[in-house]
Amino acid sequence: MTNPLGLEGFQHVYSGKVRDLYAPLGPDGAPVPDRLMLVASDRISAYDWVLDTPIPDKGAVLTRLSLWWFDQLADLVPNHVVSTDVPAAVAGRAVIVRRLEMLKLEAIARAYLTGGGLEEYRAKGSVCGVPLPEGLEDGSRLPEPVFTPTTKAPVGEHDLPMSPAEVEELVGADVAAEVSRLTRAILARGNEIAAERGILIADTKVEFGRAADGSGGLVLGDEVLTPDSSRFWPAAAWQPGRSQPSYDKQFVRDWLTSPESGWSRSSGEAPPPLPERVVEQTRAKYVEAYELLTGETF
Ligand SMILES: C[C@H](c1ccccc1)n1cc(-c2ncnc(N)c2C#N)cn1
Repeated sequence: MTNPLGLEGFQHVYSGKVRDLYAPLGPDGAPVPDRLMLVASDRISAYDWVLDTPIPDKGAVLTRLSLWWFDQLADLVPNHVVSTDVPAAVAGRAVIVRRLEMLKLEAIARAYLTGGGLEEYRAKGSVCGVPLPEGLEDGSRLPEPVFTPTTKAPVGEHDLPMSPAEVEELVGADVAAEVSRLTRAILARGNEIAAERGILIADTKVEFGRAADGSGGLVLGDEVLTPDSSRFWPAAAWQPGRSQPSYDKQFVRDWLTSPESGWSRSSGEAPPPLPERVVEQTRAKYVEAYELLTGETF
């Protein structure tokens, strides 16, 4: 398996759109059984494309934000974080984690109605089998966070909504109930903290696993409550009844859909490189979100 970052002592396991997974190697050259390393890149995705232009420090900012959220949520749920003792090449944007048996579902909760949840609501008056009040619009706040899990689709395919029965069939009734409870509680806690700081978290995707030896309960894996795993909206601009501006990606979206980019979403062609000003504006939004939420300086 190639080692894209040339990390001595690590085996490349998987590359997602914006993050990569590595296995630490032991002195015998074999992967250490119960450890992985998650590496956050500076890559950014928009309109289902991974853009050519990196956003400097995005990986480091989102790693630090996720670590901060794991601490804020530690009373709610244990997590997989072991340490930030990582190679210099990825210092600040990588985390050593416990290797878990990951549940094969995307645990999504929604506090505001938009995107796929809005489409389903408009068709059925419910999302993932949960009836919702009438008259909700794009961006409406939901009475309480709703659990809207999906499958983990193979690369290149779309995740599909799962009904409560399908989740129970996959993981059993007790684990299904706990995943729903925890996912909704994580989003509720996230919004309690974020709303005071001018950010609305419309929805979020988390991943749970269990210890490989089957001991203990659910462990929160992956990243948590970052702008990559969640929709971040500026609270001051919230206006139900229209598409909400993205806290972190609006500069990218606006430029890509402007005549200046020369690009069309319907072209099927890859987006052009971003101008430096859009890169800098976007970097600044990630840093701003981190500093507002954590009270720390990046
Ligand atoms: C999709 C996601 C991913 C994250 C980062 C980069 C690429 C993929 N992923 C996470 C695991 C995983 N497997 C076992 N134990 C764990 N603690 C984790 C975690 N987190 C497998 N895939």
